[in-house]
Amino acid sequence: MDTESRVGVVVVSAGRGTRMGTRESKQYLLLQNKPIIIHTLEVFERMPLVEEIVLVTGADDIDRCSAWIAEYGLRKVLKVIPGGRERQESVYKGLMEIGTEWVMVHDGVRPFVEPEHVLACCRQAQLSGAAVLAVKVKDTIKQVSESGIIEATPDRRSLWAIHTPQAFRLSELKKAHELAEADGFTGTDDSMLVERMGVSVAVVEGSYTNIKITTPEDLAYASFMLQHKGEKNT
Ligand SMILES: Nc1ccn([C@@H]2O[C@H](COP(=O)(O)OP(=O)(O)OP(=O)(O)O)[C@@H](O)[C@H]2O)c(=O)n1
Ligand SMILES: C[C@](O)(CO)[C@H](O)COP(=O)(O)O
Repeated sequence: MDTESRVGVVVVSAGRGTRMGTRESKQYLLLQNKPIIIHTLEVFERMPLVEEIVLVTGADDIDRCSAWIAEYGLRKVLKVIPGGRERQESVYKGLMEIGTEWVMVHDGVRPFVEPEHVLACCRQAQLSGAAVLAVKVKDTIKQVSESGIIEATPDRRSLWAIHTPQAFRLSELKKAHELAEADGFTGTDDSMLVERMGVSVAVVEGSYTNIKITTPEDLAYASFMLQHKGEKNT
């Protein structure tokens, strides 16, 4: 197996950011004067492993995203295309534009992913078939009924919070999406679609800083993180 083969990346950025509650979609908010989506794309642009990037965005955002890509010199972003109503549909549309054997899917609102973790996730997928970045949960997790009563306390040692990127063989992920579509199944991540085909997906330990910017308090943390990164690099 050629573990050095380069990969394509689908960055999904077509969500509305309803939980953030801002007029502007959260992925286009500025952090240190730069749109969050550009911070995310820059991580992958700088990685030699990455051959091509497809950015999936809102139909009305294609022009401004394309302008930013030119402005920030993101040469690996080969296509900017419109997404769908659900994340799953946006991912599938992105997959249709990828030309590499291996693909990683990443949320546009996870700008703090560490390149070394991206590399580890991709290498693991190329070794064992499929892999996702994740962290061990820190809290005790309860399963709670609709009426608010605790039903179960799963053993925390087996619980992980799943992040992106998630890495797969392109043909397998496409097949998983097509099967899910045919069955009317919607998952909250890509791994779920592959898991339901009986494929083993490996978990690669990432970092707690790989947050998905989702709600307003995440922005304060994101600003802090960027400042901290800037200080480290000076
Ligand atoms: N139809 C959709 C929905 C989501 N996403 C993307 O999937 C990633 C993870 O989704 P999430 O954080 O849930 O984003 P939103 O759907 O925008 O947020 P919300 O659920 O609060 O509306 C984001 O980068 C988002 O832009 C997408 O490309 N297409
Ligand atoms: C894919 C994901 O980021 C893994 O944590 C997450 O599941 C996206 O979920 P959301 O429902 O779009 O927030």
